[in-house]
Parts: sequence; C-alpha cells; structure tokens
Amino acid sequence: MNEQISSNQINSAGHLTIGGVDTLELAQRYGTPLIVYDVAKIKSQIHHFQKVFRDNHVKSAVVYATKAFESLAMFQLANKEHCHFDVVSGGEIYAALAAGVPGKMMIFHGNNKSRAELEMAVRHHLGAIMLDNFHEIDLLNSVLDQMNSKINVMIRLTPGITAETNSYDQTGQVDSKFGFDVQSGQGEDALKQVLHSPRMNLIGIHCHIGSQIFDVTGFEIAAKKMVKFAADWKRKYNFVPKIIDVGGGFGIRYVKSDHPIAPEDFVDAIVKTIKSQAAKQHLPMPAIWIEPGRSIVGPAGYNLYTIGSSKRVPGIKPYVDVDGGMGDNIRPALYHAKYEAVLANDPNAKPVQNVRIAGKYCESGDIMIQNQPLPKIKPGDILAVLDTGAYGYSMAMDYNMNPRPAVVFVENGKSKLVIRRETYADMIRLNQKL
Ligand SMILES: Cc1ncc(COP(=O)(O)O)c(C=O)c1O
Ligand SMILES: N[C@@H](CCCC[NH3+])C(=O)O
Repeated sequence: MNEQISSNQINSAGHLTIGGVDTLELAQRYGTPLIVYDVAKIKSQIHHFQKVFRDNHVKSAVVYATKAFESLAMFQLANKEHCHFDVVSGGEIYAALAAGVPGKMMIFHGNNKSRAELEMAVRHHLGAIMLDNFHEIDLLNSVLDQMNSKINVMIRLTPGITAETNSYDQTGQVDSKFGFDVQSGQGEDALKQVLHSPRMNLIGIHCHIGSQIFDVTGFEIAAKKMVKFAADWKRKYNFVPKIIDVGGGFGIRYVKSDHPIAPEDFVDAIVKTIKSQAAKQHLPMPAIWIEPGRSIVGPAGYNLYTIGSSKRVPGIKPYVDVDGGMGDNIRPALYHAKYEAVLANDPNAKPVQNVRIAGKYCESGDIMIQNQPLPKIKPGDILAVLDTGAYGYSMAMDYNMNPRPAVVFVENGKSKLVIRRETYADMIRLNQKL
C-alpha cells in the first residue's frame, strides 16, 4: 500500500477514508472530481509550527500563505487557529474580510499592487504592507497622503540565494521579479526612503527564497543574512526590526523519492540560526514570522476522480482517463510536478500494471501522473490522488468549459461542502450575448 496512507485510513469495507469518512461515500454524495481536505491535518501542522516558537521562547506569527488554498472556510479555520494571512491581491483581502479575518491580521504582498488595492489595504487597516519596489514606496506614500493615513510596512529583500527547486518556484535570487536587491544597495536605499516617510511605520524585514525547498541550508543562510542586514542597518541608521519574516517554502513529500524533513524542523533550524546570530551581532531578538502555504494545506488534500476510459496499445504504457485533470490541478502540466495515487475503492489491492493517469482536457500535456502502479481497474472506480491540497484549487480553471470541482472539508467522521461545484450556468455568467 502507498506509504502516505495509514492503516487506520482503510475501513472495514476496504475503502480509503479521509478524516473518518469513506471516500466512496464522498464521491457518491458530492460527485467527482472532488477535492477533499482532512481538517485535522491542517490544524496539526499549524500547531507544530506554533510549538516550535513556544519551545524556543520567541515571539512569532504563523502567516498562512493564502494563495496555496483560499476559500472562506480556510480563512475561518486558519483564523480560529490564530494564523496571520499573507494576501496578494484585492480579491484575497476581500475574501479574507468576508470570512471575518480582521484587517490587522493580513500582510499585503505583491510586486505590482495597484493604487486601488493599496487604498483598500489602508482603508481596512491591514497589519502591514510588504513593500516590494521603489514605485510602490512612492505610490503608497501618495495614497497615504491622499487618505491622510499611516500604516505599518515591511521591506521585502532579495537576499541573493538561489534555492534548489523548480525555477518557477525560486524567488530569493538576485535575478527575481520580487523584492529589493541587497547586493546592489537597493535594499538599503529602500530602507532610507521608508525611514524618511512620516506616514510609514517600518516594523520589519522580509525574505522568501522560494517554494518546495528541501535543503535547510538555504533557509539558514537566508536567516543569517537577514540578521546581518539588520545589524548593519541598526549601526548605520539606528533601525531595529521588530520582526524578521523568513517567508515560506518548506518542501513536502509528493512522491517516494522526496525526503524532506518535517516542515516544523525547517522552522526550528531558522529560529535557532536567528537566535544565535542576533546574540552574536548584539541585535535585540526580533519576532520571527513564517509564511507557510504548501506545508499547511498540501498534505491535507486529496483529489478524488472517477475512472472512465482506458487506452491500451501494444508496447505502449496504457492511459487511464479520469474525469478531471489540468483544470483542477495544473501543477503536472505547468511544473512537471509529480503525484502518487491510490485506488480509493481498494487501496490494498496488489498493483498489476503501470499506467499513465490522463486528464480529460484537450491537451496532450494533460497527464496527471506519468507512472502509476495500479491493480486491475474498471470504469467507475474511484482514484484518489494524494497531497493535492496546495496550489490545486487555487490555480483551478474552467478550460474546455469543464466546471471547477467542489471542495469538501472532513473532520471527525463528518463532511462539509465548503465550495460548491461550478455549474455550466456559472461558467457563462460573465458572458454577454452579441
Ligand atoms: C512571499 C511568499 N510567502 C510565502 C509563500 C508560500 O510558499 P509555500 O507555499 O511554498 O510555503 C510564497 C509562495 O512561494 C510567497 O511568494
Ligand atoms: N504555484 C506554485 C508555488 C507558487 C508559490 C508562490 N510564490 C506551485 O504550485 O508550486
């Protein structure tokens, strides 16, 4: 059986369960494709992060990176667990507010925030604006003047670290669209400008080196550099950051060949680095903020599909088709991301074939899994793709006019629909006839 599935996830009927609910029942009740979240797993990961900070006696915030999976229910859940929120658009601010998240719990990221978005952030008293570039410093100053307001800000620095991950997931290298480059002195110029602004209250500095990173060394180097920048700037400008925000990016296991350390162990290493470096540099210990997205929701998500047609050509690896694909999980097509799956109606059955799991979209690249061992299967069987909780639904689309799937939360044997399935009518709701 797949090592990601625990034996208590198989019920007496031999079916896969999630949060104590039979996946076949879920598929029957809500239809497929269906995205299912195990709520206990989400909570437990948040608690593991919080414990690291408690054990190390440092002030902290777990800032959930909303983009990994945004929905009203997720905002509510993370809010209840005392998370802060990394939001990157007016839309995310709107949705978080609609879910009852106070503005002060949100940090507004992004490399091209519009005037309207900045006005919205100021109007709702967001916790901080994460300044990303010089244009934004000017724009925000102008918005604050116009609104006769003040706001907390942080500066996003690009520390010059090329994380070992897919190039689309690197963000901390000098050649990045995000943040102020430190090596060329732009980070320091930004600091001076912000310290001069009477309307901006600089509370901290930030970096984020990338996503789906396995090597803890990159995080330790980034943490060390951040303390060094802070110590230099304290000496030169008497600026002491209240917060060092080290971003997210803690890698998770998708397939057998992935061997990440636990997400909280990355954080423990970062915290210990910042503590020891701050002591060495005589910097008052800042609060440490992290911005995990994938590690909180990724392993908690499962995509359920119904198997339909198969194509078998002698000498060619068979195609087994499911009723979803790149519209509900674009990561394999976009990043060659890998996943594993199990047959939900019989996860213990012995594999007898290696197949490709193909989606139903009109794209040859719509192959969800290139090499999936499967037992004997038949149309109507339910396939569960594992660890799909991050950047799946949040990047979903209705290409080919396939409706986006429903999303369900399960906990303690109970399921709750949190995003209803898109309908055909939903998909044309913005259209105007000639
Ligand atoms: C600024 C920032 N913070 C946090 C995250 C979340 O990253 P991850 O989902 O890998 O934890 C991202 C995405 O890469 C990001 O750009
Ligand atoms: N969407 C990416 C991660 C983006 C991180 C945001 N900066 C992924 O699925 O891996």
